[in-house]
Amino acid sequence: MGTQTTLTVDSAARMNRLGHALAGLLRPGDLVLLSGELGAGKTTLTRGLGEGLGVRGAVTSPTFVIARVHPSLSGGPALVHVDAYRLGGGLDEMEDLDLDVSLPESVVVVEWGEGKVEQLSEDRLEVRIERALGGEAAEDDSDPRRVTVTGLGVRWADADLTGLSEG
Ligand SMILES: Nc1ncnc2c1ncn2[C@@H]1O[C@H](COP(=O)(O)OP(=O)(O)OP(=O)(O)O)[C@@H](O)[C@H]1O
Ligand SMILES: [Mg+2]
Repeated sequence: MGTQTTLTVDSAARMNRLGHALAGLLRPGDLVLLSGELGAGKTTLTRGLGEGLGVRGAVTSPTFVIARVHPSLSGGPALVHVDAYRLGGGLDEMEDLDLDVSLPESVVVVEWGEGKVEQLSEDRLEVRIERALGGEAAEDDSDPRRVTVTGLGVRWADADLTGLSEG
């Protein structure tokens, strides 16, 4: 059971704005899984999400680390940004990372190599990003993505995702 919405996101700037909108839905303890091929826009979305949460530090690709903690600047939840490509054994391994943060008090965003994260929270928001044009070049500079947001578990059962398509 879940709730789902699909939107078309025309530009990186709009992807950033979608991150802001998503941040408005998130609470401490939430898990967000981002899937999509290389360069799909997972980090771009996470950057907007971090801005929306009001956390310290710009979100970048976590190249040399498995996870990066961005503490809140405003007493809200920290953002824990995880690169699942480097997380071999699934989310359980996160307990062993010795992050200086409480996961139940944080928002955890995982850039997810599909099938890499085996043990998942039942309550999670899955965001799937796909190139909307396949291999074709756009006529203008836009490079649209199709974004499908799915809320799973009781946490998201009654959530209203329709607001994500505005703005
Ligand atoms: N509609 C769009 N949405 C998101 N990003 C876009 C869009 N159009 C163009 N871009 C560009 O595509 C790139 C997306 O890169 P990003 O690092 O966010 O992808 P990623 O999914 O995190 O990749 P990786 O798998 O390497 O982590 C950026 O350079 C961004 O400016
Ligand atoms: Mg990335």
